[in-house]
Amino acid sequence: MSIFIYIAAPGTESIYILKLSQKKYLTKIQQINTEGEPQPILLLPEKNLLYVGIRPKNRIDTYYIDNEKKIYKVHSIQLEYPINHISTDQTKNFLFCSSYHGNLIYLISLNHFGYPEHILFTIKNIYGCHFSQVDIENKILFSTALKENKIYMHKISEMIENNTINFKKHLIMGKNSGPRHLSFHPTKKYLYSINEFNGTVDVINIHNMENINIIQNINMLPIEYTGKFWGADIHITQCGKFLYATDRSANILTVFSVHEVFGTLKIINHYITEKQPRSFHIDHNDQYLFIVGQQSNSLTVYHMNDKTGLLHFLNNFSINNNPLWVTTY
Ligand SMILES: O=C1O[C@H](COP(=O)(O)O)[C@@H](O)[C@H](O)[C@H]1O
Repeated sequence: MSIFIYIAAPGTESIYILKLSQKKYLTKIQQINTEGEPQPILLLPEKNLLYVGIRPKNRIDTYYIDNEKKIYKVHSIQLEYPINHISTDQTKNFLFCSSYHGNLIYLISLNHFGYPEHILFTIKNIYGCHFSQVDIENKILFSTALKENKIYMHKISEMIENNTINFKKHLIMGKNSGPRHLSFHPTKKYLYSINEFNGTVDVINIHNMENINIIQNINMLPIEYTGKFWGADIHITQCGKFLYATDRSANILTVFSVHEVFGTLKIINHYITEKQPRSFHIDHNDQYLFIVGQQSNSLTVYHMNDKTGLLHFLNNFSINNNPLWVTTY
C-alpha cells in the first residue's frame, strides 16, 4: 500500500504532499499555497482532515483530504497567538493547541464535521509551552513548559464540563533542561520527554498521579559529542519496543530500546541525519520513519527493522524550503 506524506514548509508557505509507492519511489502529488507560514500539522484520518497552524496572521486552517489524498481548504479560525503543536483528545472532539510565544494552551471544540468551532478554555501561564497531549485514558493533559523546566498536568473534564481548572499539578524537570516534546508509551504508564538544552531524555513514571516521578535521565548524544545541545522531537513505536529522538545541532537521530517492564531506555545506535531535524514521524505500522531537515531542505525516509529498531536509508526528496513538520496518511 502507498503511504502519503504531508510536510509543512513555511519557507515557501506551502504544504507538500508526497506519495511513497509500494516500490518505495517518492513522487510529489501536490504542493498547495497556505497563504501564511504553516508550522504544526495534525492529520485526523477518521474525518479525512488536516489541521494546519498558520502564522504570522495566527490561525488554524482545516483542509479536507480527498480520495487521491490531495487537500483543499474548508475552514479557518483566528487565534491571538501562533501555535507550535496540535493534538486531539481520544474522542476526537477537541483540539489542544500549544503556544510557545503565548505561554498557553487553547482547548478548542470540534463540530460534527471536525472543524474547529470555539475556544472553550485557555490554560494560561505555561511558559514556553511547546507540546500538550492527553493520556491514553483521556483524563489528564500533559504539557511542557520549556522555559520553566516543568511538565504540567490538568484534568480535561474540569475544563470541558465546568470551564475551570482546580486540578493542576506539575513535575519539576532537570535544571535548565528545557522539556520540549513528550511521547506516551502505547500500553504502559510511562512518558518520555526530550529536553532541548541538555541533550537528554527523561523517562517518567505516570502510574500514580499522586506520585509522578522521573525514573531515568539518559544522555542521547554520543559521549564524544562536544557541541551545543538543541533537542527537538521524540517518538515511540506502536509496539513500544523502540524510541527515537533528534537533536538539531548535532543533526543526530538516536535509537533506544525500551525495557519491556520498567520502560527504561538503552541506546542502540546514533545516525547522522538531515540538517536541523526539527520534526520526524513514524507510520502507524512501525515500518517507516520520515524525517525533515530545516537546513538541508529535504525529507529522508528510513525503513525500520521491527526486530532490532535499526534504520535503513530508503529514499530522499528535496523540499523547498525550511520543512518543519511531517506526518503521514
Ligand atoms: O524549539 C524551539 O522553539 C521555539 C519556538 O519556535 P518558533 O518557530 O515558534 O519560534 C524557538 O524560539 C526556539 O528557538 C526553538 O529552539
